[in-house]
Parts: sequence; structure tokens; C-alpha cells
Amino acid sequence: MTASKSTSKPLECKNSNEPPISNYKDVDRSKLTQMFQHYVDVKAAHPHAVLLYRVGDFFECYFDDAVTLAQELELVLTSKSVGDVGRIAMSGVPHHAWERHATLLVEKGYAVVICDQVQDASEVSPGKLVRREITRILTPGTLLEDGMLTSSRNNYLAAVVIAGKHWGLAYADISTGEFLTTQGSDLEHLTQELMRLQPSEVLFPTNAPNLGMLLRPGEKSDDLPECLPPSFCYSLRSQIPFSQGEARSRLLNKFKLRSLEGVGCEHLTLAVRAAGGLLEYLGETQKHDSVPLQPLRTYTLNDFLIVDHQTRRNLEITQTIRDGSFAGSLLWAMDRTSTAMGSRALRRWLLQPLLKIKGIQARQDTVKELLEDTTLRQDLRLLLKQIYDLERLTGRIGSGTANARDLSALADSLARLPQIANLVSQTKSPFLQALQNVPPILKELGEKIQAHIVESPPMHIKEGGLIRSGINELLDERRGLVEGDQKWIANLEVEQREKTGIAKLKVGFNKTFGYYISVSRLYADQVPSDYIRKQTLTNEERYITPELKEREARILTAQDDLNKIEYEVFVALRDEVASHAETIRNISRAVAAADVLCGLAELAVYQGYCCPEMLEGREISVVDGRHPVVEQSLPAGFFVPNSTNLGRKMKREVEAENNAPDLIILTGPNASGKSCYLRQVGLIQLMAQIGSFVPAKSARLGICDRIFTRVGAVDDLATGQSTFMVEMNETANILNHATSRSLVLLDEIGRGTATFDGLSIAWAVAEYIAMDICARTIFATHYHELNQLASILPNVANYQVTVKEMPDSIIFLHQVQPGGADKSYGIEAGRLAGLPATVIQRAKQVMGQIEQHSKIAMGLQSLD
Ligand SMILES: Nc1ncnc2c1ncn2[C@@H]1O[C@H](COP(=O)(O)OP(=O)(O)OP(=O)(O)O)[C@@H](O)[C@H]1O
Repeated sequence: MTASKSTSKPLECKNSNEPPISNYKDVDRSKLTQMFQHYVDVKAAHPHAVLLYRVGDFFECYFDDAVTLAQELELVLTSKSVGDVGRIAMSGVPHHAWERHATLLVEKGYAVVICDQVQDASEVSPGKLVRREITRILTPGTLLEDGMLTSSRNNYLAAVVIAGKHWGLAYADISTGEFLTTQGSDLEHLTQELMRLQPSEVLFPTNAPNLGMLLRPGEKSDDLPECLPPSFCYSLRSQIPFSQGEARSRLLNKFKLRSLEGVGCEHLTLAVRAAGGLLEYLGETQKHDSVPLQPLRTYTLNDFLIVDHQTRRNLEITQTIRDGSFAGSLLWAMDRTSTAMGSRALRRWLLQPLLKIKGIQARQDTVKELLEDTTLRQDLRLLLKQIYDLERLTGRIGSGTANARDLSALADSLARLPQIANLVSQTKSPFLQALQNVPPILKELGEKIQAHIVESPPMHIKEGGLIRSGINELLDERRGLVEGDQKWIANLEVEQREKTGIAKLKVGFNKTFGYYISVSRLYADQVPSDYIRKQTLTNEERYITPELKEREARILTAQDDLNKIEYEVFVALRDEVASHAETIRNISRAVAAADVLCGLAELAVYQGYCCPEMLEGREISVVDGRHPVVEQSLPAGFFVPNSTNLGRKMKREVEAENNAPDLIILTGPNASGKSCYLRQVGLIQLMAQIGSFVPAKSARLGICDRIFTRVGAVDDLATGQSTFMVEMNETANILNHATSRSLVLLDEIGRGTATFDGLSIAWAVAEYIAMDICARTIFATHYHELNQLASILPNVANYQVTVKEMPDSIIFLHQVQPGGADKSYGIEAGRLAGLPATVIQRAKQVMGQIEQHSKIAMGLQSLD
């Protein structure tokens, strides 16, 4: 739960000079009223959360929580006198607006406990308290409400266990039901995996006294080891549920298993401990027991192409480097999905590309099938657009937070499934075949919901108006009675006008007096003797009659009964749907995958992509490749395509015909397109490994195990590291982890230090990658001296991005061609920028001297 944030700001209260009491522990419980005793008990059980306590039409906060609420949401802080203890701090929000305010608190990193009235105040005997219970505990990682979540991304809750260098990580999205676990033996991998997931909340077992605290992003704590990135919310939990025995039995109970063998983690102690700890937290925060989780799945990091956080950032996969925006990212350029589920799945695929050719080809085959059959694709997209977020609807239904609109949305979506099944009935790809058979129960459920719930139902489920007639006998009978009475009241006006002869007599209703008969004061002396005067206004008198009141009482009680019956019928229906959550979620997954592939086919058609041939070898051959994002941001035809050939065949493989280099030294003036080209190669490879077509005329791509990038660094002020140190750390990481199957993209190395230091490091790095690692590499640099490497090492080649020199300007051709640039145009760029002529002249002189006396390349050659 959230750390209660004690405030240093003195309390300012609207209605008191005395500072009110702000700590609930400072009051003598025995002196409190019965309600406040209950409040304090609930608060003591959740000391680190903000407690919203329902009192009448408001959710109120007291003590410290009142200050937090007022400060964080800019609400009025007031105070309230509580029996003998004096005034306590108080703030609050209207009961119908709790969700909005709670969301804001959760977004700010607080846990929020909702303690609601679960009993009708009218049912409580005088002197007794309305029953209140905790109905929701909201934390960043356990949200379910539609308005609190972003539809295009998962909301992950993660749990971490660390033992020495070993770690276990489980994560779940309770809104969609995914639940996965893994473990590893390198803490760096744990960091990377958390960075991939970007969880909203991470559970971490620790010791007292900080149990229950929720550390907000950036908040430091001695309880957290260094490998846990500070950018997330951490919930500090007790060690007990994370112990092997407790965790294992909790998992076995939850999934009704005898062993964890079937889910693949029987022997993965740390994975089990993390998953069990996570389940315990769900049990505590979700008051409804049955959060419908999918069966636990165990995965290993080796199943996927490793793209570390740095590379994900540099390749701008889900957000741009410049301002972190979605627009301009790869995901933005690629997302042509029609459903929220598809959009989330595409994001997951991009963050976890595949390694196995078979899996990639299965996706490619589906894209091909959908690409070739335009009618199928367009019709499928039309149907998919009509499907709501089945995964999250199921989550809300299972957790008992869904309303009638959610059920209707589910039914409308289920009704599309047979249409989709019909549409894909002749298809060959397994991804489409998965939609060919809709489990009959889903059809039945959809029809049942439609038969039960009225068209356009209201938001609230306790105020009636949800259930159709003919569903429940008792409901129909009560409705008949109410309708009879309502008809009687409707007729009353006509009848009384006739009876009294007062033409302007009216029957009205207001909340205070209920039904009344209104007569203009001019005719007051004409009203019958059984009229009882209730209210006098300027121009009118209002009356009631005993019979009118009797009918009114019957209507109001019957209406209450009706609402209750409707609610019960609704909840029974919702529970029935919830019991089929797994079946719905299975089909949702199939819908999501088909949607992603349909979107990829659409993308391929409209952007003119080709299907890459995926290979086991090391070849990376791209003919006329393009950058998928830059291309879309330029006018059609403006992007200059460039080819790539990398990956010399290994000695034992067939000689000759492929002598592509392993490492390309790429030179060219500033802004010529080096970075763009570098990223283009990485993005094409990554797109191919998720099964997408790629922006090229043709491509043959060997599977990569990892993609590394190092792109112009910025000072990491947060960790106090200089540009050069960041650069060296990243380079070290690459040299220590890259293999001959990796793709390495280096954009400048050694620029942050003295020229010769930098050049020497750049040279040694390039040499090491080419000779020792043999990773496929593109090394963009302004150090032209590196071009010498190509004459020394057989697997190194020089390429340059060409420009055309004009008398007083340079035209960027953006063409990548063999050969090394012999000129950097840096001095030219300086001249164009307006450096004084004497400085330019002197710079040229100095450069001439340096070039004449430089023995760098020769010196290094002789070292070999
Ligand atoms: N192939 C291309 N076709 C059309 N425009 C391109 C192409 N490549 C790059 N550009 C344009 O040129 C601009 C500069 O490219 P880029 O940043 O890759 O240059 P650079 O050589 O890496 O520069 P620097 O050395 O200063 O980092 C890009 O923003 C893009 O708009």
C-alpha cells in the first residue's frame, strides 16, 4: 500500500484557527463516535493507503489522508469536530465522482482503499451504523476500470524475487488475464525484462518495518537492490507469501493442479516464489475472489530476440527519443489494427520478436494470405472493428465490476464471431483457422445476454431499467403492479379535472413531497374535501389524497423491490458469463493475433512491403530497403532506398558467391543519412522477426539473437554519468554480449574524448567486433581513418552516404554506396554556419598538417 505521505506544509483549515488533528494514531479511540472507531480500524489495517470512506453522498478522507487528497487533487481542506477528541482534518469528493479522483491518486503513485456503504441507510434501525465494507483496493498494478487504463497497452503488475545473482519474475495483467513467470541467473537480464514490461507496479518482498509501503517512481529506499530500475512503483511486501512452500501451494490451489510440471515451473523455485507472491497480493487487493487469470505460463528469455532497453529506445520502437511521444515511433508507423486487443498484441510482439523461423513463417503465411485476398482482408477488418475489448470486458465481468453496458458490448462482440468464422472458413493459415470454430457456449452466452439486457442499458446497475420483461416471473409481476399504479396516477389528472371541474388541475412529483395535485389558488375553494393541503406557493396550492399517498408508497417500495430483483438477475447473468472467462479469453487471443496479422497485411499493401526470406545462416541482404517511419513522414517517393549486404559466409559454408562483409564502416557528412540507414537495417530485421513484411524490394535475413545499438549519447544526469562514460558502458555491454549471430549498430564511438583517444578506441572496438566476435555490424563514424581497416581485415568493407558538392552548398543524395568518404565537410559545415573566414582558413591549414603526418592506420597495421 502507499506510504502515507506526511506533509511538511502546515495545515490550513477553512473553518478553524486551531490546527486540526492530522494523525489518526494521536486520538483516543474510546472517545470516538462509533463510525469513527470503525474508520480508525479500517485505516489501521491499511496505514499506507489513502482511505476514501463513504458518508452519505460523499467519500470522505480524514487526518493525513485528508491533507494528501486536498494537496494532490487541489481540493478544499476543512475540518470536522469529532466528539470529545476535537477537530480532525477532513476533505472529500462526491460519491459519484470517486472513480475519477481515485484514478488521479493512483496515477500519482498512491494506493487507494474504497470503504463504501453496503447497506441502504433506510434499512438501518435508529441508533445503528450503516454497514460499511472495503469494496475496492486500487493500486497502480491492479486496475480494471475502463477509464483507468490505456487501451493500447497492457497494465502489468510484476513480482520479483532475488537470491544472490539469481532472480524470479512473475507478471500479470489482471485486466486481460495474462499471467507469466520466469527466472534467470543474471541480474542485468532482470533489469532488461522489467524495462521491456514497463510494469505499473512491482512487488518486492522485504522485511519490516516498511511492509505495505508503495514507493513512488524515483523514490529511493534501502529495501530495493540496485538492479531494480527506479522508474517504477514498488510495493514492499512480506517475505512469507514469497516463500517456496506458500507460493507453490497458492499456485496449485488457484489453478487446481497437483504439480507445477504442466505449467513448466515445478523446478524453477524463484519463478514459483514470484508468481505465488503475486497471487497473494491479488487476493488481498481484489475483494472479489475470482480475478479471472489465464493459466500460468512459464517462459524463458532465450525464446525471444533480445532487444535491450537501450536498443528499444534508440530504434524508437514504442516512443521517440526526442520527446517520448508515440507518434513517430515504429509502433505508430506499423499499427493498422482494428481492436484494442490487436493493438496491445502488436506492442507485445514488437517488444518480443521471435527466434524460431517456423513461428515467424506461420505469421508471414497469414500476412500473405490476407494480403493476397483483398476482400477477405477488408471484410475481416470491418468485422474486427465491431469487436470491443473482449479481454478487458472479461476481466471486469470476472472481477464483478462490469455493468450492463459491458455485458451488452460483450454480447455484440460475441455476435460477430460466427460472422468471422464464416468469413475465414476457407482459409489455410492456422492463425485464421483458430477463428473458424466458435465454441457454441459463446453463441449461447451472447444470445442470453441480448435476451436479458435491454437495448442501451443505463450505467448504474442498482437503479433498475436493465432487464427485459419475460425473463423473470417475479420481476414481471412487480412490474405489472408498478405499471398499474403508474397508470392510475397518470389517469388521475384527467379524472380529477372532470370530477372537480378545475381545467388546469395538474398531478406533479417532487423529491420532497412525492406525488401531489396542484391547483391554482384561484380555484382553491373548489377542491374536494378529501384533498389535504400540503404546500402553498405564490400562485398554487398543492394537495395530496390518502389514496394518492397509498399508491405512491406502493410504487416506491415496489420500485425498490424491482431494482433489487433486476440487480440479482443481472449479477447471476454476469456470474454465469464469468464462469466462461477462459473460453472467452482463448478466443480473444485468437482475435488479437488475427487482428495484428490483418493490420500487417494492410500495412504491407499500402506501404509496398515485401516478404523477407528468413534463414538460419548469417546473411542480411536487403535490396532497396527503407526506414519504415522516416518514409511515412516524407512525401511519397522522397525517401531514397538503400541496399544492405552483411554476413560473410562462415568458412565451412559454401565458398565464394557471398562475400558480404561482417562489418561496414559507414562514413558521410553530417545529416547525410547515416543514422537513418543504420536504424533502417535494425528496424527491418526486427520487423522481420515479428513476422511482418518489410520496407524493401526484397530481403533475405538470417535470424539474429540480439540487436545492439549505440547511438549518440546524451549525458545521463540522473546517474551522474558523463556522455563519454555512458558511451563506454554501452560499448562494453555490446562487446561483452554480442555473438556472431547478433546485429550491432554503432553510431559514433569515441567522440566524447580527445580525438586520438577516441579514434584509438573506435579502431580497437571495430577490430574486436570484426575479428573476435564476427557480429554483423554497421559502424557509422566521422573518423575516416577507420576506412583503413577494410584493407587490413577481409570481413570489413567501407560504405559512404553520398553528397553532391556544389560551389557553395552540398546536396544530400542519401545514397549509400561502396567506398569511404575522404572528406567530412565539417569545415564546410562550419563555414555555412558563419564561422569567421580566418577560423575556417586556419582549420583547413591545421587539417592539412594532421593529414600529412598521420600514421595511424599504418601504425596499427604493423602491430598485427
Ligand atoms: N534515405 C533517405 N532518403 C531521404 N531522406 C533521408 C534519407 N536518409 C536520411 N534522410 C533525411 O536526412 C536527415 C538526416 O539524416 P541522419 O540523421 O541519418 O544523418 P546523419 O548522417 O546521421 O547525420 P549526423 O552525422 O549529423 O548524425 C533525416 O532526418 C532524414 O529526413
